[in-house]
Amino acid sequence: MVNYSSPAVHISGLRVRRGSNVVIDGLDLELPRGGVTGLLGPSGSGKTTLMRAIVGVQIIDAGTVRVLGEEAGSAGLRHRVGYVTQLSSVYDDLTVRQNLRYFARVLGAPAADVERVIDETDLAGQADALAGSLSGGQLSRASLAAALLGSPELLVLDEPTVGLDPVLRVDLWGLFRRLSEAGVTLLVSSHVMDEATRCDRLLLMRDGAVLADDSPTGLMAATGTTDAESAFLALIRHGARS
Ligand SMILES: Nc1ncnc2c1ncn2[C@@H]1O[C@H](COP(=O)(O)OP(=O)(O)OP(=O)(O)O)[C@@H](O)[C@H]1O
Repeated sequence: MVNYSSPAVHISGLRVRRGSNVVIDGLDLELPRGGVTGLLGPSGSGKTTLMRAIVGVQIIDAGTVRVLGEEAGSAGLRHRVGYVTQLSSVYDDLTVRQNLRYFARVLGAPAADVERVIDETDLAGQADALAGSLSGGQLSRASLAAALLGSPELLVLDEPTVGLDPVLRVDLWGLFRRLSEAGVTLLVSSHVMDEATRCDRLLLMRDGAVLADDSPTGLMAATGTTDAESAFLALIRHGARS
């Protein structure tokens, strides 16, 4: 039975080393269920590392990462967590539909999910096209479609809008909002600060630490700014002074 009283993610004392670098050192974080949380921060600040820890593909040095009430990466979470990395996860030499049928079988997701996710990601027109022939925006949506198989409760999306034109970015954020309204919890990373206002909540990361965890309006009010970029800069300056 799904336990909706547990947070989507609960992290305590997380420490991660990648190569010889300690990337995250003693991070505590709680992500409630529901809504769209934006994970923002400059390149190299640790967003991907944090997401990898949440989906359970990152070896951690210390701490605990609990996801939907279970240990991150546990078998019970296979259907419950969807993850889209920055690299396309589909096979170029298969069509969109063939890719999705394949992933549905691997995941043990219902066969009917294939048409559902094609519909949700607006890929009906490209369903029989080879993935290798898709545009960047279509390819992003195909990877997202694969992550939606099995109806995950938590979707972790690593820079899903990178390289997309403004129209496609708006379309994708519309899809994230629809998924959120259907009850999915989304964690979406970006280093495009203007995407921040589309989120319900923002986590601002720098050097492996969360500098702020607030709503966009709360963050701007707290920093006396009017946009996320200025808020972020104000927080960095504040951090540098204290
Ligand atoms: N495989 C690796 N080996 C060693 N160091 C790594 C490895 N992967 C990442 N790092 C380092 O870990 C730190 C955090 O990287 P991470 O990819 O989590 O940042 P990010 O915020 O997601 O960056 P971006 O926005 O560019 O994707 C960086 O300093 C990076 O150089």
